[in-house]
Amino acid sequence: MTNQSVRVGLMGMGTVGTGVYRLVESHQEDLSQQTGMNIEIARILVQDKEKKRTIDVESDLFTDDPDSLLQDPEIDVIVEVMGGVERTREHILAALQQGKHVVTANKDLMAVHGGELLEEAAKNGCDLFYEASVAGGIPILRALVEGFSSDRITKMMGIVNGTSNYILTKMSQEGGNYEDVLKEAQELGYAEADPTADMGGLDAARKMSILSTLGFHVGMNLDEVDCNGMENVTLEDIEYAEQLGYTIKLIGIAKQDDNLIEVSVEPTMLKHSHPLSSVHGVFNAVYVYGEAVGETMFYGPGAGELPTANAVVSDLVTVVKNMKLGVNGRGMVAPYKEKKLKKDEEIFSKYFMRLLVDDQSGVLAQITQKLAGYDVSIEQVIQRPHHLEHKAELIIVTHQSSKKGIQEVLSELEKLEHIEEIKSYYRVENGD
Ligand SMILES: NC(=O)C1=CN([C@@H]2O[C@H](COP(=O)(O)OP(=O)(O)OC[C@H]3O[C@@H](n4cnc5c(N)ncnc54)[C@H](OP(=O)(O)O)[C@@H]3O)[C@@H](O)[C@H]2O)C=CC1
Ligand SMILES: N[C@@H](CC=O)C(=O)O
Repeated sequence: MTNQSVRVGLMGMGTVGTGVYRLVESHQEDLSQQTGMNIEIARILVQDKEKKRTIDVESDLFTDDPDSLLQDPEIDVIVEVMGGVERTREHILAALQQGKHVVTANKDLMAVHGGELLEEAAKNGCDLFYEASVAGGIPILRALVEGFSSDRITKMMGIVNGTSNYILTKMSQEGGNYEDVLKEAQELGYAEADPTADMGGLDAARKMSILSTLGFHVGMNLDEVDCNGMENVTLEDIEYAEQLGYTIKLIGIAKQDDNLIEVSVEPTMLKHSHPLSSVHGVFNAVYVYGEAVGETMFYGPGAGELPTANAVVSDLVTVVKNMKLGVNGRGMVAPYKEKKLKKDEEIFSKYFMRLLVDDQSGVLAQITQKLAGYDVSIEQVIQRPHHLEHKAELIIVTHQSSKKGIQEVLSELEKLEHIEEIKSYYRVENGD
């Protein structure tokens, strides 16, 4: 008996689409053994049909007309790897309304319209999977939804953007120049079409919002993620951090204490002993703490052609297995918990600050007194001479302090007569 075919409409043939095509073609035999069906890429949507591709694909497969995939009754599954938000949302809604299953790598879309699209999928008995949207090749979404279904997650911490981690790694290990390293990351296919989303933390914020929705069972909105990028991290900060035993990483943190949630993305100083501090280059890692299981960590490549394609094609395999069993669109659980967000006075961390001050006695006492007014106390302080005459640099690491207290204290310090400049400040995580 010959296997039935599943026909796939591939939207996009860039970095990820090329990987998807390669895997489906080269693993055809394995995929059909696992699913009992032949997976056939029946049509490919691109912008420019004449563009030279890096692999040989029959030219007849290419189209620039989305309807030739969306309206074709013979196409069973849409794999969306073209990016974009509003127009892509419409395409995916149209696909689901036609009863087509959808696999997407698009976190920009899922972070904003995920709730609506998943509802539409359920309404039409369709699968909508998006494993590749968070941490590229790491199967973290399936782990959260299935592997942690009986646990209660209280903390997730992650390096979830490969491009920014690649840049920070090159800066700290080789002293690389920011612009040159970004260009390299773009050439390697890691960066977004608009790389400001990678540098500015927005890409990581989208992923943290997806992780929080699935991990905490609440409908997390993207604008509820407090987001700061890594564009202002300097080689000087990296060197200071190293001297104090820290590494600077762009970290997403999602915590749930007593049903109160905080989610943020920001450049953070991690103690060298912290497991995330040794995640380098394009690698990502997501640390998940479950009340029952305790500490776990998921590690792997966060971007790039084949790692991301592996996540996409694995979703496709699940869709096809579900088709074979006739169970598509079942088993997806919508957020069911009430969401309560922490206020800034309820969010606690240690902080690092680097200040340029007048080099005279009494400055530190003045600063210590100001900090005490906001319940911020000093754990460690280092004073270094500065090349400017009569100036010094003060490096301060605080004890656990509220985010509100730190924000207020920073704006007060700016006003002090003997403080020339607040050079930088970072959240500090020791892993304790
Ligand atoms: N790159 C990565 O490592 C990862 C990417 N992702 C996500 O995967 C998706 C794809 O990323 P990536 O492969 O890097 O993107 P690319 O820019 O490399 O490729 C985009 C593809 O989509 C096509 N395309 C774009 N817009 C349109 C349009 N309006 N109509 C028709 N075709 C269009 C392009 O056509 P043409 O070739 O003719 O220009 C191209 O083939 C994005 O959502 C991204 O965020 C997720 C995880 C990792
Ligand atoms: N630009 C993203 C790609 C994967 O999501 C990244 O660098 O992580």
